[in-house]
Amino acid sequence: MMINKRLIGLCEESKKYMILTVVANWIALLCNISIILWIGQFINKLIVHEEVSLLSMLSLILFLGGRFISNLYYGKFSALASENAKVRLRDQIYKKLLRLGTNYQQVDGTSSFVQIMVEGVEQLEVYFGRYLPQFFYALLAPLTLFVVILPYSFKAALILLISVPLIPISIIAIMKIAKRILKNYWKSYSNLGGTFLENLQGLTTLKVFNQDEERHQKMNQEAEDFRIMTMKVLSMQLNSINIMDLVAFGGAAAGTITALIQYSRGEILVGHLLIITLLSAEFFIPMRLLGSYFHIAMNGMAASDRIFKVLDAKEPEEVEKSTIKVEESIALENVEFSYDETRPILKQVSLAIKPTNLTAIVGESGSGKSTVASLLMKTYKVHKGNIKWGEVNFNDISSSQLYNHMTLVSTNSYIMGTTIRENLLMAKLNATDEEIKVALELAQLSEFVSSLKEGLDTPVGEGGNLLSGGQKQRLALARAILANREVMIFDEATSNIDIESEEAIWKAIHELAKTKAVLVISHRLVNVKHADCIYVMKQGEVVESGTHESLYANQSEYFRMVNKQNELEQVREVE
Ligand SMILES: Nc1ncnc2c1ncn2[C@@H]1O[C@H](COP(=O)(O)OP(=O)(O)OP(=O)(O)O)[C@@H](O)[C@H]1O
Repeated sequence: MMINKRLIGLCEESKKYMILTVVANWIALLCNISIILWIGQFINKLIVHEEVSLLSMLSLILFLGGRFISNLYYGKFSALASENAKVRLRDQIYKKLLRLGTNYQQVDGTSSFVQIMVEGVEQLEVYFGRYLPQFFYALLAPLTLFVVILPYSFKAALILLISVPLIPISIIAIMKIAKRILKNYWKSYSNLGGTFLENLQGLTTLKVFNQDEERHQKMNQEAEDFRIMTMKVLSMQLNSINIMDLVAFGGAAAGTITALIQYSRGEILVGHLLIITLLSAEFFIPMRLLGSYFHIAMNGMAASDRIFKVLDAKEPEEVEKSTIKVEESIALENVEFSYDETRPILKQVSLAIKPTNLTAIVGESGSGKSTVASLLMKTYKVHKGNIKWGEVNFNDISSSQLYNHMTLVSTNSYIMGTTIRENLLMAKLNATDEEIKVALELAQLSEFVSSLKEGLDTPVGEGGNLLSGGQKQRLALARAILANREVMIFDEATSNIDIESEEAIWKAIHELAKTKAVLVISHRLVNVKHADCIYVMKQGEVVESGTHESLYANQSEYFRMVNKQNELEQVREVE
């Protein structure tokens, strides 16, 4: 019954605290039983006018104290069991996310991950801290009470013991329905979270297109679906609690009535009747409580399914068979790739990125240029063909080794919500002020940084939203320059930058190409005019390659593109 071995196995340290929780609870029960027995004996003695000894009074104080301390420790161990489990689970999910790396979105959406990490794990608090210890305690307690009541009334003890399993039976009966409802509940919750995050991120765009009202309605509908699901969960829980109460009170009443009959026949004393009546209630409390925890824990179980889905997600294979020789060229050899395995995106692509060279990829939108960059960064795996760095196949090197020698600046390079300095230091932790200054100058950002009151220590806001689009791109560029890798890929890295700054940046990129292997992807053909080799892509294929002069002389695809762009962009002549 919801004893998930895998989940428990993941949280080994919690086991110890769960056992201690059961022990503390059981000692509290023993103290409680002793107190009730004491009261029963006390009544019996009162009737026969017998005196209560001082020792007996002291023992009562001892039992009361024992119960108080055990309850205190019960709370403490229960909290430790759940805290430990939560830390362990979050740690596992976090490490998994790191291993998944840039592939994490292929497993689930961002908001889903946040929900699993925060809410999902939180839902398991009751499972570890309450439900599991209560499960074992609920087996132990009725047996203990059975043994205690047995000497007073065999019949009452037997009736009580037989009635107790009716509670777990009723729980099992509703479990099937509960599972289905909870699965839908989580699905609805996750949909709502995803829509909320997306709407929040795209709020400006929605407002610009006057679509905010429509989205508002859609979100209202999803919120309404979630409300209905929540109500279903609550009513299911309430109904099952009612059933459990019926069994618990009915069972306790049956035990008490049996004892009453025996008392009326003079088979037991009034004190014993009181003991049985008080202990009858105790008989059902643990199972009844287990039932209440059960529903909350069920929610946690549904969350754990999602946690396992993340933990079981296939990780990119990270083999480290070879070491890169940075002075060698990188080559794509007849590479084929598709995102969904149905629509081919790259077809037989071959190209080379050579050290101390500027290599460019140009081509119409959607021709697969950024996909080449993603494959070079090992975000995806090549389906057919090879990518090699010298003789070393990319499949034989880890991403971390690759990232030590290669960096990418793209239109969506992420700016962290810290300061300009911290964003830069991500690339090189021990960068000197001089190195930072040079990187900022090359990226045409130093003037802006000097104009800021807090300079490098200016916060840039979440995702760099306190900066302009161009400033963000320049900061990403400065960061890449500071990283100083042997291979640098610029994918539309200057698309948001004004022409004057752009020219200066392209000068810097050309300068970098004198010592590094630089790959640029740019729509503006004027920027790549002086590249050592330009690859022209069309519908996933490299249709031409060569220098600007040779390609232009070919009068083919590149020629057509240059002329078209010149027509549109008469301000700057390409040829
Ligand atoms: N993550 C993805 N999942 C599925 N399909 C994708 C994904 N990224 C890109 N594609 C598809 O792959 C094709 C090539 O996209 P890619 O971004 O490589 O083109 P591109 O030449 O860089 O285009 P652009 O110049 O507009 O940036 C497109 O048809 C696009 O729809």
